Amino acid sequence: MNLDDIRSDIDRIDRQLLQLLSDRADLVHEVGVVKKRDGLQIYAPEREQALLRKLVAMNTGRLPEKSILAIYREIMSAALALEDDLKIAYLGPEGTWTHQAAIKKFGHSVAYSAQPNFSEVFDQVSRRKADYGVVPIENSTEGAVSHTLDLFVDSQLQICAQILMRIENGLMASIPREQIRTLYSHPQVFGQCRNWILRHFPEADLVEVSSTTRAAEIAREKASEGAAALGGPLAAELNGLTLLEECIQDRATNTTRFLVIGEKTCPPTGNDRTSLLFAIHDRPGSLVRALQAFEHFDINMSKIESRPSKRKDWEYIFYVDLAGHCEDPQLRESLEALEKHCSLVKILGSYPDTGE
Ligand SMILES: O=C(O)C(=O)C[C@]1(C(=O)O)C=C[C@@H](O)C=C1
Repeated sequence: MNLDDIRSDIDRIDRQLLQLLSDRADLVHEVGVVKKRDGLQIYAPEREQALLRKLVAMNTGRLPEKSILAIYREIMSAALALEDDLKIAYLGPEGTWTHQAAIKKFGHSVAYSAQPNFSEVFDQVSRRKADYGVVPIENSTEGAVSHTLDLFVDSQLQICAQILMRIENGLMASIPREQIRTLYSHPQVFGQCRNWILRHFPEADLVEVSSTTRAAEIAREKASEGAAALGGPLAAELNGLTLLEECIQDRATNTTRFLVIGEKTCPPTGNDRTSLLFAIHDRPGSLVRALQAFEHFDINMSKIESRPSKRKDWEYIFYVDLAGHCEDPQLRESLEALEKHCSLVKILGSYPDTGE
């Protein structure tokens, strides 16, 4: 076969693909009409999860799983945009890791709205100026993002999905390495690169800023003062900076877990995670008894954090993640048992326990 023949076969298949995609779009439009009529959520993470799992299992061709997932991410992104003018709020400016996580989840067809801090992301969704928000919750090297945890206390928003994203930070500047005097970045990124900084820039001043993209902007603006930034390659590219060194995080597998927040949580998928917060009575053994509620019903607790309650000194709020969905009978029973030992229990949401 010659190249022209192969290409004309590809053209024929593309025509068929386009026709099939248009047919799919017609059906998606109908789904949108039904959802609006019945007051259902446009974004359906449980359906996306089931669809992706089925497609990956069905695939017997040459395309790797990663490519199937990427292609379908964009097909479903187009679908979301057809069903409604979806807007996703994230910690900006453009190019932050949170922005990249949001795109990983919602694709390129929906609208995005950059916010200056995490509270604004919550606020935009609460005031319905955005449909969903994306916020980081924890990093595998540096741990919890405490500000996000704190925001859940007074918010009515629910978690509806999670995004796992490998974070590979780099050193970026528009000046040579020898001229660097000050490093700018988000505090989480400084924590993820602590050993590298001590080894390579023990004398540098570290300045915390609101995001990695903001750090890159400052590295561009203050180059003559010896400024450089730590962050992702997209932030470097958007600010015309050179990546002087890549993958500087202390652990190669450095991963951040982000949450999608919205008005409603997600229905069960069979592989779910539930996040909640609770406060205990100030009595001996309260915490042990609270946690025994999970053990008693054979519920696996994958994480626990504590934060000051900010209402009374030395009073804490505990955040836990459990395997299962809050509609599962066993998990429901364990939550009823938990309530007996707590002055406050608040379910933050149940959502698919996957990174896709
Ligand atoms: O099935 C739905 O609920 C749809 O809205 C369609 C669709 C899709 O393209 O398959 C799009 C977005 C949803 O998040 C899930 C699935």
